[in-house]
Amino acid sequence: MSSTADTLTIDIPVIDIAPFIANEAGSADVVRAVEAACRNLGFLLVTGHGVPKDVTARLYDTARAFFDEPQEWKVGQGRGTSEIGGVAFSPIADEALAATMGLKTPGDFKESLNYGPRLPGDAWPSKPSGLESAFEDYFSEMEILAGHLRRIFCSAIGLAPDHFEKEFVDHLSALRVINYPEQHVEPEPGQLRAGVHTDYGFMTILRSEASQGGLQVRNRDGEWLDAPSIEGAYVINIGDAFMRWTNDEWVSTPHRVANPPSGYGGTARRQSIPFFLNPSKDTVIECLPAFAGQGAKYEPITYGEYIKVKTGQAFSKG
Ligand SMILES: O=C(O)CCC(=O)C(=O)O
Ligand SMILES: [Fe+2]
Repeated sequence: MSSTADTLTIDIPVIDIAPFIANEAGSADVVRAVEAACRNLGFLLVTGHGVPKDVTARLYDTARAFFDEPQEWKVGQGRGTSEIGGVAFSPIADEALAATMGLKTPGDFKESLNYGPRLPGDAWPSKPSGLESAFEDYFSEMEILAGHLRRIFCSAIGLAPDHFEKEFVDHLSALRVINYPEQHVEPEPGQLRAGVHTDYGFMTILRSEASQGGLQVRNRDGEWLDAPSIEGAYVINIGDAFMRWTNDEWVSTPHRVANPPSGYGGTARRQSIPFFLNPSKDTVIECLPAFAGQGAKYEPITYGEYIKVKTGQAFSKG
């Protein structure tokens, strides 16, 4: 389970979206390629996205400096829920993502910093300097990229390009930097870096990192596949809310982060940066007419109601 040796590396499509962003010839090919990937696997890699390297590097580096601080200091940081737009720190084993799939496992072997302009957090730590602005600047870049991707989705489905925009005026998106520490002791039975789960929202834009013990994706046949990590490319995956909007035709695929194989423990630190693109609280998730041919599979639900159930499961201590 923890080894990557028994899994295959998938052919996740790598799609250059620059022609779509620039509205050039080739735009329609981008849309078709994205649609095919979202229907088949629910995962793709994008290049030509326009996110500046230095904004990404600054967030990666400042967050790393935070994670390098002693545990005793870190656990006192970002633990409240008092400030909207503050930061929240989640220490090792705080969250067990597999609980969202009804599985009982030890907490995930990871720690994370979490931020969203409309999400609760606490005061930003006094060090490292520049942490808050690094999060804000990267968040703004993700909003721009998410806008391009939403328009690609609309184009694929035959919707007006701005179809979803009103749902994202007050969006509840979350930016998270995750540190998967070196594993000097064997993890507990059933403990992974991140347990199997699907993401909850519209889509996730992930800055992955190649390492021993990385992202794995379960395809529609139930096989676990190692997701490739390409420097400078973003991994995009569909979330549950969008899967419901499409009546399950676009797939929110289960994924997990494997442990490094024994022996790699001390050299296998990994840091990833997911941006969870979530609609506003009152957005009604309801089968889109284009997918309603055989009847809607799910009752409409607001995003606020859906997310409450999922986060309650992931952080429950029962
Ligand atoms: O770290 C990764 O590569 C993926 C993390 C993830 O799937 C999540 O936090 O939802
Ligand atoms: Fe995920």
